[in-house]
Amino acid sequence: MTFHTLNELIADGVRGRYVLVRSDLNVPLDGSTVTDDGRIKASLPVLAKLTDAGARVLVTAHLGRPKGAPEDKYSLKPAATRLAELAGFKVTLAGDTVGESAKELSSALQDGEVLVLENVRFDARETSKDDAERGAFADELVALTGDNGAFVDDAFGAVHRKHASVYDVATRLPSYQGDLVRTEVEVLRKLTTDTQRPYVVVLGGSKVSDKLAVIDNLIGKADTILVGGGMLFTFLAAAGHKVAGSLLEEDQIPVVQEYLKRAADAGTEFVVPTDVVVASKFAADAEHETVAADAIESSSFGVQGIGLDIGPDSAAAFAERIKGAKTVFWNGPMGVFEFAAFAGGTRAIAQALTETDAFTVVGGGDSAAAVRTLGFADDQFGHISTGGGASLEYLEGKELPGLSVLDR
Ligand SMILES: Nc1ncnc2c1ncn2[C@@H]1O[C@H](COP(=O)(O)OP(=O)(O)O)[C@@H](O)[C@H]1O
Ligand SMILES: O=C(OP(=O)(O)O)[C@H](O)COP(=O)(O)O
Repeated sequence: MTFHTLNELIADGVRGRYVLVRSDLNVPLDGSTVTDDGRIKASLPVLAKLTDAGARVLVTAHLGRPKGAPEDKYSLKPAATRLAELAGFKVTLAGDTVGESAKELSSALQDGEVLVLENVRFDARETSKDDAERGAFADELVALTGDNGAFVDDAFGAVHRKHASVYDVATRLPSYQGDLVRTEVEVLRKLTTDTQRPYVVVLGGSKVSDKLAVIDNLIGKADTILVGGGMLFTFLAAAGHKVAGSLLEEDQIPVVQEYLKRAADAGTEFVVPTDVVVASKFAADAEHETVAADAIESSSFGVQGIGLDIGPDSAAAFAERIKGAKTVFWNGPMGVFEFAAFAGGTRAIAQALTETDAFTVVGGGDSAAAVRTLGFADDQFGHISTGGGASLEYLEGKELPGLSVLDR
């Protein structure tokens, strides 16, 4: 695939032109405080280049997974406020995405200024499976750019989504690849074309069905898959164990059973935790204890117990595999690292990544946030990617709609 680059757009001249930029500003929040601004910082260079060149920049982005209607807790306000603090240019947030506020503020935008449109997922058409619905929303976004607009996709973390602001706008405007997307793809391409073995993939997090889908194509590609985070309970259930109140995708149990069968023939080893930290409730101050992974319901909390982290034996077994690897890709925290009592597994994996000789990539908004909030520095890892699901889909060789639509 070849792409038109941001530099080409700037060379064409952007002064006074409206440039629609898709950024990934999906940052973790604690109330209205941004707890990790990595994705905002990663989005800055493209916005700075465009504003320096005199463009009128309209930023589209999502935050979380609202249900297609405005909800205060999913407003981009905290992200836009942080962007304004870091930026050397003027940043305003519209009160809506394509409504009166967006129209009014975009028409008043001056050269070198940025207007962030409210969360694109406040409109159900953004994520619709219906091409016409998404197209109609894309038309409204594009209309804000006047008659000489351009589109830059810089949201690496969302290139695996066939959504209006990622995919459909690119079919309607001259479109360019942002620098963040370009550099992320360059690193991942190296990883797929020259994979040093053993290749260990560590999976966790809470987007269980997304990640289970990705495993399908990693079987046969990865030598070892370490299973932590929310998805581990579906693996335990697939082995016939009870998981009490833990996160479980019951309908995925047969899928996991099929993976386990296929993996044995394909030479991929799954390592599933042997111990789990079980909590009395989902809270920072919950009572908790470590139990064998096949005895979750026998904890003091019985059927109410919730598995919120991998246990120390599992963390040690995972660390051993990581230390013997030549390539490690990690997406998804091992537990609810936001609560100190359940951060042990994630910390142990991060520590092992800093101690291995392997080339290490950490991908995902929350995974990147986890390593930083646990006190690790970016330069202790080979690469920290802004995309988790996007990186995984790239690594499994899937076509990414947000990239292929930009292919010239
Ligand atoms: N056992 C678990 N139960 C519930 N949530 C979990 C569990 N383990 C990890 N998580 C949560 O997963 C979230 C991150 O998941 P995800 O979005 O998939 O990762 P990333 O953003 O790195 O791709 C974190 O907020 C963490 O609290
Ligand atoms: O946070 C993101 O992905 P990630 O958790 O895989 O890193 C991206 O912003 C995409 O979000 P989505 O998975 O809700 O489409």
